Amino acid sequence: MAFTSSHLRLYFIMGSQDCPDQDPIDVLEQAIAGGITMFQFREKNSDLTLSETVALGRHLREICRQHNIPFIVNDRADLALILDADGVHVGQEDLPAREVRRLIGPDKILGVSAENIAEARQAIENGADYIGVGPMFLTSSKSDARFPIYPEALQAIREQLEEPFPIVGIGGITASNAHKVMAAGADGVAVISAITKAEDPKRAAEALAQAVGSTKM
Ligand SMILES: C=C1C=NC(C(F)(F)F)=NC1=N
Ligand SMILES: [Mg+2]
Repeated sequence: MAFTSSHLRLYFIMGSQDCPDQDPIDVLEQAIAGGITMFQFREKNSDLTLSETVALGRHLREICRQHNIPFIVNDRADLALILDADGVHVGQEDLPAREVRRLIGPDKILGVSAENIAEARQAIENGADYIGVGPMFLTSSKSDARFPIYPEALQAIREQLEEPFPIVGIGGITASNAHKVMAAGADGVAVISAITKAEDPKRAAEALAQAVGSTKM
């Protein structure tokens, strides 16, 4: 899958732990219908076994393939290869980005979390295709999230990078604050609960796509 920064516009992240009362498969289908542009499968503190994780991943992977949506796996490069994912996302305490790039090869998408310009530069140096910057605001989806760094931190990275580079903001983003992340220079927003906790995930994705789209840079 050829990656461009436009894929980051509405980046939906979900695992079974985010859908205690619904079927993750239904939620993904509704999110795609609502206009998400990229998907990350992120099993975290999940009560699925690894074999159940592979089975769910295969199903979600096929749905993304049908709709030509990039399918990214969080943390686990082995799971990404097993699922023939389009890429992997790793944080600063996960498998080293340089090693993951060597494992997945040059044609898969590599995303890396960054909180500041040093981590951003390091990620680019290690072969990242995009960086995820956050947490933008208080988040309920990441139990070990650090303090919010707010859109100003994303703007500082954007201003210090020598070249344009794909940046997605993440952390507590909703349809009402997404414009702040875009105005700070993000190519898009990554969300979990804004969609998984919505009464109507399709409508929630549409509202987010509208909020992001309305602040075209
Ligand atoms: C911790 C994370 C930070 N950023 C991102 C993304 F939005 F994809 F960049 N995904 C994560 N799992
Ligand atoms: Mg991680």
